[in-house]
Amino acid sequence: MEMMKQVLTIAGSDSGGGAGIQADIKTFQELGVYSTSVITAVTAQNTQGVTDIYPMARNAVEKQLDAIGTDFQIAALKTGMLFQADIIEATAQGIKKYDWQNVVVDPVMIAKGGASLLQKEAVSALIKHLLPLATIVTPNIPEAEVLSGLEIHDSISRLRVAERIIATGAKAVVIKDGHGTNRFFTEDFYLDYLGDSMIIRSPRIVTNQTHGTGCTFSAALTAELAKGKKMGEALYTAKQFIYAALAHPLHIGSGHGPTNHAAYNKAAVKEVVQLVK
Ligand SMILES: Nc1ncnc2c1ncn2[C@@H]1O[C@H](COP(=O)(O)OP(=O)(O)OP(=O)(O)O)[C@@H](O)[C@H]1O
Ligand SMILES: Cc1ncc(CO)c(N)n1
Repeated sequence: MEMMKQVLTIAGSDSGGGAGIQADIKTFQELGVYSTSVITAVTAQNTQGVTDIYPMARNAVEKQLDAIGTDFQIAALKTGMLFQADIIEATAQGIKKYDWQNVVVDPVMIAKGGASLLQKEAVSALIKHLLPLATIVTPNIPEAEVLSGLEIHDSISRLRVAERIIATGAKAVVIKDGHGTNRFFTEDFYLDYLGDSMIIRSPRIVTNQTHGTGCTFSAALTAELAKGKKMGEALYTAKQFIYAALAHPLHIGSGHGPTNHAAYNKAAVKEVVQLVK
């Protein structure tokens, strides 16, 4: 039997279970890959918000990376909440040391309730150390604006922002549209270093059960890349996965509830995503 593909998430713990490491592991399990994890920080968090953050010492992150690197064959990895510059540096060093490929960088900055999950002074470390190692970066609209130093108003400015992000050395970027303004559609915009672009479109679901959408989307993308899927196919599946997770909410907690990670496999999922080249 062929060995199960092994993936890694380097991210923060969400005690509420909807985002961070917990969302990643649930998504990996649903998509049939074996999940390992390096915890960068513990958050005290629920659907209402983040009440505290306990970052790991740099050494603790390095030791976890070495434990993974010396025993597992990592086919793809994602990064999530990294919180501070020294954790970003340790992460970048680990990726280089073990020559890990298929690196999905989710540049997590702010939780839904407004808590900062990345220190301001760590943004430049992210751009300098991690983006050049990225197979793909997956910012939402505000994160893409911070990474590029430009604002997004329309499809032209969005293209400029994507180009700026590619100029950091990332091979590709997908700007996610969860914060977008079109009432009917979400259109995630993809651009790579060869200049190829596409739009990954789905209907917009009216819901406040959106805790962890970004983590779940980037985890699904990571799982598909681990399985050897081409980028377009992997983005398509990731978008179908998050659509199903949003369309079948669990209504857990009293705030921004988690998405339903089991829906993609359990529910009758309509083919709603369109790839537009
Ligand atoms: N209401 C919605 N309906 C359909 N798709 C959505 C909706 N909200 C987000 N998505 C999709 O979910 C994915 C994640 O995008 P989003 O912009 O929400 O990420 P994010 O802001 O990083 O999420 P979070 O910070 O909650 O983890 C994208 O593919 C986006 O298009
Ligand atoms: C731990 C963690 N990572 C990422 C996010 C972003 O959704 C969050 N809320 N919490």
